[in-house]
Amino acid sequence: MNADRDVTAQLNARGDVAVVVPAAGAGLRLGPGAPKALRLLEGEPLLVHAVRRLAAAPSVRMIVVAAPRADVGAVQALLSPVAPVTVVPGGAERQESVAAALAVVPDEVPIVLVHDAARCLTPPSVTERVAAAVRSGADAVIPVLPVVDTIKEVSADEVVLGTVDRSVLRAVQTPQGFRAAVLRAAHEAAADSHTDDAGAVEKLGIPVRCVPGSDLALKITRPLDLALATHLLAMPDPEAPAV
Ligand SMILES: Nc1ccn([C@@H]2O[C@H](COP(=O)(O)OP(=O)(O)OP(=O)(O)O)[C@@H](O)[C@H]2O)c(=O)n1
Ligand SMILES: C[C@](O)(CO)[C@H](O)COP(=O)(O)O
Repeated sequence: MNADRDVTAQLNARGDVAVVVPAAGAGLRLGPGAPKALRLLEGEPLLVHAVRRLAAAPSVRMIVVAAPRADVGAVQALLSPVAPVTVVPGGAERQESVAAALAVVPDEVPIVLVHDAARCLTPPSVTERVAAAVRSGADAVIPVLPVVDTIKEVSADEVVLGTVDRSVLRAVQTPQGFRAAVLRAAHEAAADSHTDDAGAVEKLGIPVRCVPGSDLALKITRPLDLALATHLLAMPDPEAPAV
């Protein structure tokens, strides 16, 4: 499907959120194989799991996926039965993939979330929480978890320099949410690389608000994460409304 035409596809016409999904990474830490977003978890690509959960969030109006350049057509075909999505070619770095997808989000969408395909089990409740925090006035919002390990600062030769106060540290997840104009300004201003989009916003001096993340939003990075995700897949969203 043509990307310009497809960008008008809407999930929920009343939603006010576009989600940009960087999915173009190789997944080197997962070991040899297909690009990470296309690796299988219980028979379905990680990207399918991720998009299905995003599409289930009522706030989401549109989803734009940045796929590996060679796989754009295949990803469009893969996702069409799951949800209406726009697929664009990603870049060599995560932030280039985010920028490529952000470029096709129409100006009239007020809130943009950036969500790693690799965090494919993130429940819709987290997406809704992040979107709600932006809607209620925050320029930038990140889902976080407390740090559970003791953290040491070390020298280049692995000698401990000290113990960091973990009570002021947070492990950061996605989706990260932004007022659309703020995310665009941060990406345009970003002179050097950043590992997450909130990092680029911080460099503009704009406050970034934290909301609770989820254990289900783990990033599949190493083979152990994939094994863990296989078990987590059977777990219900603990925040889903009871039926
Ligand atoms: N050039 C890139 C690199 C990463 N990503 C995406 O950014 C997210 C977070 O990246 P990470 O989990 O670190 O994935 P990889 O870069 O693929 O992992 P690795 O460093 O092990 O190769 C993933 O959904 C990944 O597909 C992307 O869209 N474009
Ligand atoms: C954006 C991110 O998911 C926040 O934790 C993470 O930084 C992306 O992974 P990377 O390994 O830093 O590319």
